[in-house]
Amino acid sequence: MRSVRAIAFSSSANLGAGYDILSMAHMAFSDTVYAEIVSRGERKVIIESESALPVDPDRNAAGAPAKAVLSEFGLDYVIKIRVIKGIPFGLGLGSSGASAVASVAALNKLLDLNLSLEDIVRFAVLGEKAVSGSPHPDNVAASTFGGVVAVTSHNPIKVSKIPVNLDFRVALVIPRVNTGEGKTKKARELVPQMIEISKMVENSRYLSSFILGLTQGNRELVKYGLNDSIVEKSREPMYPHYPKIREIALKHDAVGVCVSGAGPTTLLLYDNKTDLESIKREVSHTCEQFGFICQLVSTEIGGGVRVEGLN
Ligand SMILES: Nc1ncnc2c1ncn2[C@@H]1O[C@H](COP(=O)(O)OP(=O)(O)O)[C@@H](O)[C@H]1O
Ligand SMILES: N[C@@H](CCOP(=O)(O)O)C(=O)O
Repeated sequence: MRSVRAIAFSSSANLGAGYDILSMAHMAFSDTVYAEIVSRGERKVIIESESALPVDPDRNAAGAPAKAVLSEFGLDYVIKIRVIKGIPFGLGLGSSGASAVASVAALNKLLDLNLSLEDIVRFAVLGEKAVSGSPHPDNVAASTFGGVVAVTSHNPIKVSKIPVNLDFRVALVIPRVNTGEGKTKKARELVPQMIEISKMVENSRYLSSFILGLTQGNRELVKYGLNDSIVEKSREPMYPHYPKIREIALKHDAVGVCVSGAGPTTLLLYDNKTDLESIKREVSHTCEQFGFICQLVSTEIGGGVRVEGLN
C-alpha cells in the first residue's frame, strides 16, 4: 500500500501579546505522521501511536482533522495514521498542533488533494479543537508555514510569514512536569473575557513593537515587544516559576523572553550579547527551588511541514 510521511516542527505560540495570532516554529522537536490507505468503501480513521495518547480519532489531534478531510472530499477510505511523537505534550510546545498539521499534510499528498498551506491550517485547527476545546490557529500556522507567523484572519484562515531580520537563536526552558489532561483548555479558561482599554492599548504596543522589531532588525523593540499584560498574567498560577525565569534571562541580556504558548515552557531569544551559561545555571537552580527539573534546549527557527512519499 502507498504510504506517506509528514514531519512537523514544534512551535511557541503567542510570542508575548500575540494570543492566538503569533507563533514561531522551532527545530527543537518534531512529530512524524505516516498515513496509508488500508481499504476503500468505508470511511474510517485508525490512529496508531506508541505514546500514551488517546487513539480514539475524535480525541487525538491527528484524528479529528483527518476525519474532516475525508468528509469534506466525500472519500470513503479506511486510513491508518501512525503518530510518532517527538514533541513532549502538555508543555506549551505546540505538540497537538504539530500532530494535526503532519496528519493533514500527509493526507494531502496521499490522496492528491492539492490543499494550500492555508487549507492545511484550516483542517489542522480541528485537531486543536478536539484536544483543547478551541480551534486556535497559531501553533498549527507556525508548524505548517515555518518561521514566525501571524494569523491575520480566522475565518477564512489567512496567515502571513513575518520577515525576521534580526540575528538570534532560540532557547526553551522546559519544566519536566506532568501538566495533566487538557492543560491548554484549563489555561484558556483563565484568560479574562473583558479587559480595560488601557491594557488593550499596552498590549497593542507590545504586539506592534515585536513585529516591527523583527522586520527592522531592532533588538530593543523585540525585547520590549515580547511582553504581555493580559494573557500571560492571567495564567501565572499555572507557571509560578515564570516571573523569576524571566528576570534571570533579562538580567543576562536575553534578546527577549515570553511564555511559550500556554506554558509552562519559557521561550528565550538570545544572541552573542546574552550570557546563556549564567542563564542556564540560575534557571536550573530556580526550577529546583520550585520542585522540578528544567531542561534548557537551544535551537533555531524551524521550517514548515515536510512531506515525503515512501512508495
Ligand atoms: N497527537 C497528539 N499530540 C499531542 N497531544 C495530544 C495528541 N492527541 C491528543 N492529545 C492531548 O492533547 C493534550 C496536549 O495538548 P495541549 O494541552 O494543547 O498542549 P501542547 O499542544 O502544548 O502539548 C494532552 O492532554 C494530550 O493527551
Ligand atoms: N494561543 C494558545 C496557544 C496554546 O499553545 P500550547 O502549545 O500551550 O498548546 C493559547 O495560549 O491558549
